[in-house]
Amino acid sequence: MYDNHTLGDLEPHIYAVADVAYHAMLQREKNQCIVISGESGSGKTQSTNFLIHHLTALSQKGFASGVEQIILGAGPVLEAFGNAKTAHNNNSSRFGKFIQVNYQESGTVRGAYVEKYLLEKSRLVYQEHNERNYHVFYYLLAGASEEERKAFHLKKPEEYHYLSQMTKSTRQLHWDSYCESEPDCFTVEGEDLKHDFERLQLAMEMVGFLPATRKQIFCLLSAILHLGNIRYKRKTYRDDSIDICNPEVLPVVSELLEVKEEMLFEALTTRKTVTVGEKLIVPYKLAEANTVRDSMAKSLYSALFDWIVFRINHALLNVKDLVETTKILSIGVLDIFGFEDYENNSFEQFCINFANERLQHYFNQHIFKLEQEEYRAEGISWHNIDYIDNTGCINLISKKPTALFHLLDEECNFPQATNQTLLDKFKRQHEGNSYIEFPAVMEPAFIIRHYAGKVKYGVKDFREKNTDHMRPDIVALLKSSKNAFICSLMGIDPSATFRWAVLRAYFRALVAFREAGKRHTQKRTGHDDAAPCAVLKSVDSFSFLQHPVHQRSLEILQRCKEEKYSVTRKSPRTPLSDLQGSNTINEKSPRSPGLGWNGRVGRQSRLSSSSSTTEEDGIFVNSASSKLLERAHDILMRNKNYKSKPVLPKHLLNVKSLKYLSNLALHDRITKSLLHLHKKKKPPSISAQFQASLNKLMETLGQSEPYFVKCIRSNAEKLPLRFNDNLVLRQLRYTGMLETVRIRQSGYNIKYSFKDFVHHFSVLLPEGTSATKEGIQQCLDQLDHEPDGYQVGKTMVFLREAERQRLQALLHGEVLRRIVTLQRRFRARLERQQFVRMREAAICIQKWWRLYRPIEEEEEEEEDYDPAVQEGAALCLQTHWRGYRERQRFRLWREAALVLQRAWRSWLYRRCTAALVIQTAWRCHQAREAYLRLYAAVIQLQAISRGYLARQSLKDLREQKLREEKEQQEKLLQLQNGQVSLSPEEEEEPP
Ligand SMILES: Nc1ncnc2c1ncn2[C@@H]1O[C@H](COP(=O)(O)OP(=O)(O)OP(=O)(O)O)[C@@H](O)[C@H]1O
Repeated sequence: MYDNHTLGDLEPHIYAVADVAYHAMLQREKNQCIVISGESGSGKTQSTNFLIHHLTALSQKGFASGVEQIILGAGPVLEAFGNAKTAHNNNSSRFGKFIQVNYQESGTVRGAYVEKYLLEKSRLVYQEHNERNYHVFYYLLAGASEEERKAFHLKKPEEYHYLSQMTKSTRQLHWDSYCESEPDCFTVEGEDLKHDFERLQLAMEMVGFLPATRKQIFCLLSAILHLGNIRYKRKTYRDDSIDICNPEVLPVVSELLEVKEEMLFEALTTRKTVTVGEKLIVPYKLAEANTVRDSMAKSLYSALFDWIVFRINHALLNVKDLVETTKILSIGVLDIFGFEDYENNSFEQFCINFANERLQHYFNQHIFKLEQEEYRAEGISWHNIDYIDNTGCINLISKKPTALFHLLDEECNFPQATNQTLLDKFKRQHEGNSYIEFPAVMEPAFIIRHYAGKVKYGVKDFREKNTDHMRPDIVALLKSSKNAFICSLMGIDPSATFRWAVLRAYFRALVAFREAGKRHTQKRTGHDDAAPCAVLKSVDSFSFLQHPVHQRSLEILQRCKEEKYSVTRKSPRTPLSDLQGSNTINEKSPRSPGLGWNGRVGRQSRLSSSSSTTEEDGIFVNSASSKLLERAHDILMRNKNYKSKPVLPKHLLNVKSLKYLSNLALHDRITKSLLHLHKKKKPPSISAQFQASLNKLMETLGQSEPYFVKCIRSNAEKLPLRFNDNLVLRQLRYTGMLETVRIRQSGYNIKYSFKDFVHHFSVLLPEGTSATKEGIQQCLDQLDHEPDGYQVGKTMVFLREAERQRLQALLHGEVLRRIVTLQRRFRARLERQQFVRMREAAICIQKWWRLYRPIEEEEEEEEDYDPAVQEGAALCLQTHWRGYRERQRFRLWREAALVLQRAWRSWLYRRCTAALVIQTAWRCHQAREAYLRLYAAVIQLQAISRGYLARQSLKDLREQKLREEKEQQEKLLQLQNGQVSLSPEEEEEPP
């Protein structure tokens, strides 16, 4: 619909925004960002989903590639874990997110990065009336198979304290009687929880969570729910020490978390402190114990959410991001929690509304402040448009040193301080500030005048929520878990955790191999009392088929198969996966969860500590997916041509990528700091970290070209097709939309530097127009335009949108006119050429005709008209004409032949040269070979002759020696016989 139309021509559409941002990014090579804002329930998340879907669709050629599928799959996963039903919205995002889609220069998606902001943790342990906990709990409880229910010890939602607080009579209700109360909103109208669970599993698979990892996650969720069911009681009336009312829950939690039951009991009921070198164990008071339990649950869930975001980011990471330093083009989409004003507002609403204030400020800056300042600086005539500037409110909340956040941090550092002293401090410091009020009645609350209206915040739990740290005893307990997944959640540095995991896996593999070896020898020697099949199975599990590469490819295989079973379903809440059309996998899995590949109940359904330790993070071999592997084996063995490719799957962790991602999320240490209690330095408060992440967000937005999408809630009753005029008008007013429309109408939103203007409209301007104020002013005056449609500043030309469109239309018309003129000239030239050739031919014919005519006339005088003569003349004409055509053809042929000859000769020349080079090289090679052979022969000959000579001389020497010995013996014999006598010299010298 928007093809060949500029934004603004037609009705606004979210796809058009995505389209404009995408093309602007490619044309201007600049990062773009789309900021979506609005009240809770106004449609920000839906718009984000539409945008992301369209942004990925724009870049892909056909079927969604891996990274696009992961981007699309990430939405439902994040929504399941981070969204919940609230009073304003059945699918309210309880965290903020900034999705940055990275592109290659060609415009194809290269990767993405998801940044999350402040998950609302308090929702996990407490929900207001008519609200719900995070969706994933309800999905799990409704969708888990019988096998899984048993393995995870799942109950009904109403049997969990953390899920059953939104009962009708919730405010009067005591925990002891919660089971008898009537639940009123475990399901939302039109919701199919079972189907949602299946879809969640599929989305998790799409983003690379293996079945074993999914199981770990669900197991942890169940542990959190059971943890919430732990109830305390005082041991005696006089004593402060406490006990657990329902100790039967402890073994379940300890089994699910794989920690020792005694340690869990100790951590939940007592505190260990060290005073003057002595370790003290102090029992918790009743209220403290409840806080510790809830804090443990919240921190576990928050760590899990962070881990999920981290793993999604890892799957979305492009290998090139790690090595390349080249600039990436990107489009960021910001979907942050909407402005909130509930009956009871607390610390979370305070942070959320502060984030909205910052975004509104960013919007004001771009639309009003910077714009009007530029007009002033350029010296153009302009009547200022007033807008609601919220700088004062932002300063009140965050400006150092006396802003509310800083006072809150100060009070968190005083052990004696309370929330009441905090409120007193607020009063003392800001009494008289127009942005803050205090209720007349003695109510522990304060009221902030936000840009969107006044909101009353209760100070209850402000300090606790700002420093919501988990106790070191609890951290130590969870770190002692045998389950590597739980340990990894508690790890501060993912790369360090990964290194440990590798080390642990190495030693486990070593031990396993040794054991296998021992059993094998025992078997051979006949002492086979141990179960050999277990060994065989464990050895088998190291087979090449079970490498994650194959697991991944088989998962893809399975998905391709499952595409046939597409299921469409209408729901009032339509998450991303439902909007993906044919490009994404939006299918209902034919196998029920817990079933193996062949439909049989999978072994993996059983929970075992041994399997969980080897299955951590999906890094290592995964015995839980053995059914999948059996199936893999079948498929691969059937395909005889199968060759394993040495390609590693993208989602495999490595230290480099982990470090890269941890650095990216360095500012967001909210969960980590909760666990990081042993360091001397105090971790930053939640508000400080939230401000840091908002500052980083503003920095990112500042480096991009922004687009603003303002969502408007049409009614407060969550009803379709209902339009509440007053509600809509209120939103239009406070978001500054009316002023925005005015500034867009009367402002000059199109700006060109003089140089750019002359370059862009050079076709319309007279030749030699200089890029100066006077030159441009003169040209624009000549162009006969509306005088208030444009203004020429000191360095820039300012145009209204209507004026730009008029100029653009003129430019378009002029360019078209010139194109037509050029076409006309070319056509005339071609026609003329043809005409000249024809005329030459005619002249030639005439010449020959005239030569022929006198002869004919002479003959005519001699004899009367003869048809044979006419025929001869025609033949003559034809002959000449053919001759002329043949000559033309001959010329063409000759030229072609010449070109061919030239090419042939050059080819021959090149071939000859190549042959000569080869011959020379070959001869050189042969000569060298011959020389080497000769040289070797000479050396051999020399060696032989030297050997011969040496042997000869040795022989001579030996013969001479023998001769001498013989002579001596003969002489001796003669001497003995007296045949000879010794000479006087010989007598002196004995022989
Ligand atoms: N374009 C749309 N078409 C149909 N329904 C929509 C659309 N946008 C929003 N809705 C309806 O409004 C509900 C609220 O939308 P959404 O969850 O996007 O609000 P939100 O602004 O993100 O709220 P929050 O800030 O609480 O997360 C959706 O569940 C859906 O029912």
